[in-house]
Formats: sequence, C-alpha cells, structure tokens
Amino acid sequence: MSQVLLKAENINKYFGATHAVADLNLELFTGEIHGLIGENGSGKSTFSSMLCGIHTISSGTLTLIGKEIKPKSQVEANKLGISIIVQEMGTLPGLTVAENLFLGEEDRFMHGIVKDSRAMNKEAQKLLDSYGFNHIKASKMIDHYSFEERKLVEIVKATYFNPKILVVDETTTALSHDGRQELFKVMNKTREMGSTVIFISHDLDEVLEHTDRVSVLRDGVLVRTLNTQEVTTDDLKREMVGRELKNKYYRTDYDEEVSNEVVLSLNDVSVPGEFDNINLDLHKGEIIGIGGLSECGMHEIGKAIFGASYNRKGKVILKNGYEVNSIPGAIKHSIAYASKDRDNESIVIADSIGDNIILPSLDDLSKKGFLNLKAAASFAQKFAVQMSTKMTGIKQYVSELSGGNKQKVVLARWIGKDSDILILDSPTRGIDVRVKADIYTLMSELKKQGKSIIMISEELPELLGMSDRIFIMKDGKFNGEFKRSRELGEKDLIAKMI
Ligand SMILES: Nc1ncnc2c1ncn2[C@@H]1O[C@H](COP(=O)(O)OP(=O)(O)OP(=O)(O)O)[C@@H](O)[C@H]1O
Repeated sequence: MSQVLLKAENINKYFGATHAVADLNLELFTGEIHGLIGENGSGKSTFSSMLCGIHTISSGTLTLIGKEIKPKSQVEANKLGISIIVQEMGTLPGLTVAENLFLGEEDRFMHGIVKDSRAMNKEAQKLLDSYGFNHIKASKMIDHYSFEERKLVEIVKATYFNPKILVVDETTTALSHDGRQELFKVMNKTREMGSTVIFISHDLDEVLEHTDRVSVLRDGVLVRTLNTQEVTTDDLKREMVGRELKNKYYRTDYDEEVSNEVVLSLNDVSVPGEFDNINLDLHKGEIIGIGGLSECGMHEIGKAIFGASYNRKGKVILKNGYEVNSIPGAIKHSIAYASKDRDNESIVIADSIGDNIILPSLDDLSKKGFLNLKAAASFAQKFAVQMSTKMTGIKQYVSELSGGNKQKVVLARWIGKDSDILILDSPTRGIDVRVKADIYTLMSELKKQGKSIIMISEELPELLGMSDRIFIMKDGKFNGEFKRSRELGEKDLIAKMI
C-alpha cells in the first residue's frame, strides 16, 4: 500500500510580477514515478527547484514523511534525501569527475586540512563502475567529457545515496538511445526501493511508458493528476494546452525530388578523436538528418561545419567555392548553428532576449557602424513572438527564461538572420508539443524556400519524420545512409547504430 511521501500544500512562487507556481497542491506516493508535464514556462522546473533547494518557496508548505521541510540549498535538500538532475549542465567545470560527484561531501575525505584525493577518486570510480559507466574516469577533469557523459555523472551524483525523491528534469533529451535506457533503469530502481521519481519530459510517449501518475501544469496551476494507464498522449496534450491540438507534426510528403544543386560539401572532414573522413553533399532545399548513439561523433560534425572545431582537417566548401574555416566566416556566408549545449555554446545567458536575437544580425541592423536601436528592437520582438517565446518582454534576461523558451530564443536568432544553411543540433530539445509542431512546420517552410538544413538529433521519430536523407554514425564514421521513405522505421536506424 503506497503512502504519502511528500505533500505540497498551497505552494506559490513569484519572480517579481511572474506568478510561476500558483497555489499548487500535490501528494507524491512512495514507490511511484510521477510525471510532471506542461507547456514551456508552465512552472515544472520552478516547482521541482523549490523541492531541491534551488529556489525558495514564496508561500505554502512542503511536508516530507510528516515533517515540514524548507531546503535552502541543494546540499541541504540532498541531506533531506531529495536530489535533482537538472535540465542544463549540473556539473561544475574546473573540477574532476570525483570532485563533482562528492561536492558538499568533501568532509568524508578530509584528514585534517588535507584532502585524500586518492580515496575520493577510488570511491567515485567504484560508483561509476557500478552504474556501468566505466568509460568515465573519476580522476579526470569533468571538462574533458561531453554533454551526455556529464549527464551520466549527474545521474550517479543524484542517485548514489538512494534519495527519497529524485527529480529528473528534461534529462532524456540530453541523452542518446543507450543513455536513456541507463536512466530508465536508475529510475525504476529508485521506484523499487520505495522512493519517488518526479519525471519531467516533453516526450509524452515516454511519459506514458515510464510513469504511474501524471500531473499537468498550465500557467503555474496544477490542472489535473491522472493515472497514466487510463490516458493517451492526446488526452495529455489536451490537458496541457487546454484544447484539442490539430497541427500535423512531421512532414507528410514522401516522393518529392530534392534539387541536384549542391550548396555545401564536406570533403574528407575529420576532427581527430571525434570523427574521420566524412564526405557529404548538402543540396538546396534538402533536410539531412544525422543520428547515432552517444559518442558517435555526430555533435562534433555540426561544430566542424560552422568553423567551431579547433583541429578540423579536410574542407567544408560552399557552392561559390568559399571554404568555411571560422565562425565569423560561416555567419557571413549565411550558415546558422544551434548547439546541443545551449547554455554554454548557443546563447549569452547573462544578456537580454533582444540582444541574443540580434547578435548575428548586427551588421544588417546597423548603418555606418551604428546600430539602429528602433529597428533592432522591432526585429527582436518580431522573431521572439514568431517563436511564441514566453517572456515579460525582449529586455528580460535569458537566464530568467524556462529551458524551452531559451531554445526558442536560439531559433529566433537564426530565423531572423534568414540563413541559407542551418545546422541544428537537437533543435527541439526541451520544446513543448505545441511549439515542436510549429518548429517542424517552420523547417518544412524553410525547405520550400530553398534553405538547406542539417539536423543532428537523438530523436529517431524526428529524424524519420523530417529528413530527406538520414545518415547514421557509428564510431566516428557514417555507417548507414537512408533515403526518405514511408517504409523506413526506427529499427532500421538502430540496426546501424549498434
Ligand atoms: N530566475 C527566474 N527569474 C524570473 N522568472 C523566472 C525565473 N525562473 C523561471 N522564471 C519564470 O517562471 C515561469 C516558469 O518557468 P519554469 O522554468 O518553471 O517552466 P517549465 O515548465 O519548467 O518550462 P520548460 O518546459 O521550458 O522547462 C516562466 O515564465 C519563467 O520565465
């Protein structure tokens, strides 16, 4: 018989005038995986951040196993048995993997004022190995590892002490197919131990598959809690949005010919240690999808094309013969790039929405070296609104936006720039169902206008649904190429990944 593990009563959170969570009441049971869903900016992260000591509560009461709690920091929340795997990067650069794992726990390894790093590394490695993450070395600097590997470290950090409540905030989209399976194993184990998992995801199929109950937030208000077994994804969408969603999702055309005109070529492009000798022609109006398992090298390809890899070999050539070797050169020649590591590589967090959107278009918005402020503001406003960014205004800082809304700012910037070639790494990561449909429609429109897109994605349905051609990478090489077809399925792609 399940018992109430956590009771949230009349919880409110204000950020200035923004009422991010409004009078929320919720009971979480022992041994359940509880889905938390809602559109971008509906308050999911804010609520879970209050549980985990990242934000304080404006008003209301949280009771954990009959005792009121008021965690004021993540370390304090951890001590109460509550942990979180955050949406963006949850590890600290400049520290080793072991130091990240035991942040706030250093006392365990101190002999007087001397830290026993060897003991710390040994214990950290033991933990990593027990999760099957042997390829991650405890003594190495965390900076050495990719976004996904750092997420795996976070999984260990958030669960090794068997928390009573584990929050998984939009983590699956940071992981590839194999990483996700590892995460689900950890979530199931947590449930089996009688703890509770709060699972936040925009992938409604995944929510249905892995949760026992689902709570739906709309504008900070908890509108329903449902038994997962009794609902469909359409029910969930309706609850989230408040009406029936009729937009089509992916492309429905299958037999259209793509132009022969090559707009960008990769000639024997390599980045040592990442991928080798990649050759690829991107055509006018073509959407190429690139997929693969973790560490297959696909994320580095995007960077390499955009001139952002340090030691790239080979050539990236545009149809006019221009060789792309630097980021300014790429932008000048109408190439756009959205990185998977959004906060570190795609946006300037400590700047406004407006400034972020106009950044690559400064030249176009300036006359004789002076920025036309009025034109810049209306430009930013236009594209922020086009992407349905939930904001108080374009002067709001990006750091105050929800994860999905940050992603909308990244896309707004490049849509505004009107680039001819778009390299989009995980473009719908953290984006809600409604805007996801809008992004796919936008990609189809860009294609019709003759723009070309390389979409790097962990999402197999997205690759299948949107690409004219799909390349699957394995161990730094293309291992399979597929032409768009109704018959093509996820199994075909997975077979080339493993
Ligand atoms: N530090 C902050 N300062 C000001 N406003 C904030 C801050 N953090 C969040 N907000 C606002 O609170 C609201 C809820 O945001 P929250 O991040 O909880 O949404 P979410 O449901 O997790 O969205 P997503 O699916 O995009 O991650 C949004 O309007 C957001 O802009």
